[in-house]
Amino acid sequence: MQADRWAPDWGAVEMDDRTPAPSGDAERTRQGAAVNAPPILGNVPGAYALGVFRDRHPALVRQVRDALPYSPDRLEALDRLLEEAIADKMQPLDASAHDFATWLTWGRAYLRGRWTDAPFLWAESFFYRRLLEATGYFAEGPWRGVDPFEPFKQAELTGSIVDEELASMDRVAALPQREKETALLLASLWGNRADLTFQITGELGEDKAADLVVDDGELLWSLVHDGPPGTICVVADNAGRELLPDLALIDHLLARRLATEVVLHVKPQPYFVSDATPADVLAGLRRLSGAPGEAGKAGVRLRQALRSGRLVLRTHPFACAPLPYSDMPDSLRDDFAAASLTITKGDLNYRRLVGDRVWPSDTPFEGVTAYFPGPVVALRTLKSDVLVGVAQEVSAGLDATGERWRTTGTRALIQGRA
Ligand SMILES: O=P(O)(O)OC[C@@]1(O)O[C@H](CO)[C@@H](O)[C@@H]1O
Repeated sequence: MQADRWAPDWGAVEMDDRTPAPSGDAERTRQGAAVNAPPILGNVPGAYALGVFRDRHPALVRQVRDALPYSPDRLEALDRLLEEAIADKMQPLDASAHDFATWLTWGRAYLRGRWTDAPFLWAESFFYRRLLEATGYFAEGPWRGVDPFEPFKQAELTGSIVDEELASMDRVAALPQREKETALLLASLWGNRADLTFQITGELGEDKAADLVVDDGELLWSLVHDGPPGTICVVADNAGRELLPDLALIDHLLARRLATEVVLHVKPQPYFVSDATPADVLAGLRRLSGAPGEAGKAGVRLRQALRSGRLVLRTHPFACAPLPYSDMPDSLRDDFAAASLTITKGDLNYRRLVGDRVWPSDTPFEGVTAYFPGPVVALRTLKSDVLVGVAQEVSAGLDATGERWRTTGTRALIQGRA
């Protein structure tokens, strides 16, 4: 096996050594795909990404500041980050950070520049790393390991909406097999709208459009049902109201022996506010197993599946890297290569799967994911501009409605390839 390429140990690196940022790998690995779409940036007037940097990041720092009783040094660090976000001026991590050199490797050309001039995926990811630095998540001291987003996640998980959603599992369990599977899949898909980053600025669209812009649901179930059961990887996105239906789907795959094992990939550290970590999986399982009816039974089965090794939790560090999956290290690639199906959840995973680039919407999904080492299906509500595999007439028709259908989570897709 080759050494991992994504975080080489370059040792001490001078800040003014401006070698190019890692942008070439995607081009090298995507055989046959259009390879010249530029990365999405935040410095385009009116662009969705610009709003994320201008509005959402400052609002988030303020909310994090107020959510926990941080000590004066932490409050000062958060205030400095807030100033940076407002001034659109990025600073590197402190040189003592354990991953200082890694971030230089990933993008020294962007550091000390403007947040909005760096690729959107890169800069957002770095912002979340800087937020953890400000709260002292990796530092020695009392705030080490304290999830700054935990109060938000906790509030969501204990809400009464979750009680209703869990109760609906009784109705789903009584459905005939095919309808049950459709219901589980759609619950997992639309669960992706419950994304706390969106709730920060209240940007979620009001109406859930019934139609999907791409629906490869049949393909997904044929990959599950046809052929002997194998390992299924689920690359999770958000905790709470998204993770619960994901767990219900996973329980179905395991309980019906449609998968020999499920590998659930979650983030090793807090990220993008609501992204699921192992602690969030445990909180979700507690919520499930404490519920009455079918939800409770599923929770008990899933806890048992963790003990028996049929449900495996994976926290690969690449999950928080600012890079597309085309740059994934062999240690992660091997996981996906061994799976009979990988299901990726959410908008950010989609951006990383197809590349966060200004693709024409009719760019073939098969082409941009040709590097992926096995069958893959993305479940995503549309919450940022990137989109592939949709005919120009369809995207132009939706554009003509004037609806902000690409970014408000009102539309969704199930998109995959065998
Ligand atoms: O991956 P998720 O949870 O579906 O969505 C995350 C996300 O909507 O949050 C960002 C804004 O902070 C978007 O750019 C991004 O794609």
